[in-house]
Amino acid sequence: MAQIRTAAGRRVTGGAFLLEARALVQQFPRTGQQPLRVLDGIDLAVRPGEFAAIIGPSGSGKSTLFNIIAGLDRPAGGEVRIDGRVATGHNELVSYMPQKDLLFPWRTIQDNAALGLEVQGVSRRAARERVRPLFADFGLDGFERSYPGQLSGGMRQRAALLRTVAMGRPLLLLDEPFGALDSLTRTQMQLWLAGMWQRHGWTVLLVTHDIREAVFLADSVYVFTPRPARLAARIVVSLPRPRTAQTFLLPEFAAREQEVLGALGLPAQEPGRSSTEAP
Ligand SMILES: Nc1ncnc2c1ncn2[C@@H]1O[C@H](COP(=O)(O)OP(=O)(O)OP(=O)(O)O)[C@@H](O)[C@H]1O
Repeated sequence: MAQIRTAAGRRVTGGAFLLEARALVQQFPRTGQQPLRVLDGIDLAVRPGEFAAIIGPSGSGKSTLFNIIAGLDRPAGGEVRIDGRVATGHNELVSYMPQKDLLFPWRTIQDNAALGLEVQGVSRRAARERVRPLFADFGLDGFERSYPGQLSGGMRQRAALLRTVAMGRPLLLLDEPFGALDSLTRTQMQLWLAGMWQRHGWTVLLVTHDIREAVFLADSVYVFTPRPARLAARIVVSLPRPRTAQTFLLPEFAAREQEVLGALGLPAQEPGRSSTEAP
């Protein structure tokens, strides 16, 4: 198969799916009890350049799934394929921004951003050179030498995302990147991320509790049942791109939101009311 270069610069084979999960099962041992089954046969298929979102109740197993895809944990059953190859451990094509991707308060923003590359063995100087051109796009120009405590919440999340993207890996796993932000900042970040995705051609798998966020950003939304997680629905969102503040006003936007609510087993909302978090 021909090799193609992703926006992030890595070579992938150009198969139909960059990420596939097939019949994924995970369970954790419990003393004196049956193991806790968390994932119960999850199937996912994400195309190169696709924005996919996962939404599901708290504790349903979304972070567990990310830990498996990122190679931090092994599944009890099923398999993950990345770029067509069965993934069993740390994968050079995956960059993971966990729920609590804390910046080190004693490092400047540029040194926080460079950290992922340094861990990969790039010298601090070379890593700084690599991350510097990204600062403007991430709205952090002029803050390279600031410390995390001097930045707003939204800026800190953009810095953490910059660190993830700077790894130059084609598949980004984002676990509730905006969960802790106030609603106005979160909306601004969603608009910004939609623009960045459009420009950079990333492949993204996003976990969120925010139905509005999932529908606004994604091409497809995977809805999980409560634990043990199964797939309640895969909802295709064919809202026009680029997505902007106007997107929120489209009738199809409201229709897809209602569809996700329905798949989560939640009552439909009156038109015009802003939505909502998965429980
Ligand atoms: N290493 C582990 N050992 C034992 N149990 C675990 C482990 N990791 C996760 N769990 C359990 O698996 C379940 C799913 O956890 P997980 O963090 O994946 O859920 P989640 O859907 O990401 O939740 P949230 O939306 O609240 O972040 C929880 O009941 C959790 O306690």
